[in-house]
Amino acid sequence: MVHSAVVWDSRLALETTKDWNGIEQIVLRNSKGGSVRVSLHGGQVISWRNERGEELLFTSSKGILKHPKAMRGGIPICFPQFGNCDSLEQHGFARNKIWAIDDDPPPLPSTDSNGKSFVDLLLKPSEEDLKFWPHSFEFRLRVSLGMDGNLTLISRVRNVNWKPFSFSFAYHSYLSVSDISEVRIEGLETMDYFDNLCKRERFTEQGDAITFESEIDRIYLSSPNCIAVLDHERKRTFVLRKEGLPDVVVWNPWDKKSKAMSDFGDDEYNQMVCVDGAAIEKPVALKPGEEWTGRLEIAVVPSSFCSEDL
Ligand SMILES: O=P(O)(O)OC[C@H]1O[C@H](O)[C@H](O)[C@@H](O)[C@@H]1O
Repeated sequence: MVHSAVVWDSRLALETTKDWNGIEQIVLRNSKGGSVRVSLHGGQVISWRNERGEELLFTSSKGILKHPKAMRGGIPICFPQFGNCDSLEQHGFARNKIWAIDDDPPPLPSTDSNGKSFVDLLLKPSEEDLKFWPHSFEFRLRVSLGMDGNLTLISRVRNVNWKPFSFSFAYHSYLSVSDISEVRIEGLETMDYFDNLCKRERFTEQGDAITFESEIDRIYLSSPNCIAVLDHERKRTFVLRKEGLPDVVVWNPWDKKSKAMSDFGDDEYNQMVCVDGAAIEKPVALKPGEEWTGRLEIAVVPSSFCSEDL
């Protein structure tokens, strides 16, 4: 069901539309003019705009959603794996499935509802999915837009099987930036990381911040729960706060790799950076009946925001 804050007319707060494949999209709005667009394809947030109508997430100009492939950009949900570790498709099947609107989700704390516009989605495995990943689960996703313009994603995965299973997970968040050379990520100093460009070898971050001069594809392990992505040119900072998500993926494909990807526009690698809240190094293990929650909140603040405020 789609909900909105009682403080203003709920009929204005949401809208459902269909994309060119006939797949439903839900638009959440707040009273200040901010909006979030969510596709039932993958439960993927495909747009997040501030009160001035500026897009905060990157989507590739060539990344038109061609069902069943996820759109390049927004926030694809990587589940039940991140990467391509076993026989499952890269980053798991959740991003390529059609999710349902969940009319009767189990309650969340009132702080996750009050003053927010939100939608609850649900994914259950199909017979086909069970052939590749034989575990019955219910995946509930709440996407919400606060009055402050913050975007929050809350994932709840429940084991409804009779045997345990484990999975890895990421909110693969494509943040829109002015120019990748203007970007600096703070909060990951001294952290260990797996370098996907060096066969997942483990290294320790030496710099006092991450900056970009070539492709970066890393998984920072057991990182702090607050990360800042500073965009000097736009004079704004994305602040990511995460819970239940120990790891952080940082990815920019740079020139050569993005050119090899048919759904990346020329030089568009410049305009994005993926900074994901994730659970990868230690897969989440669930016994029958158990539930896991992974929460990511993204705020945008002026660049005068100081990393010591983290
Ligand atoms: O092309 P995709 O399957 O969406 O993956 C895009 C990227 O996702 C992650 O960041 C991986 O670490 C990268 O190695 C991969 O290239």
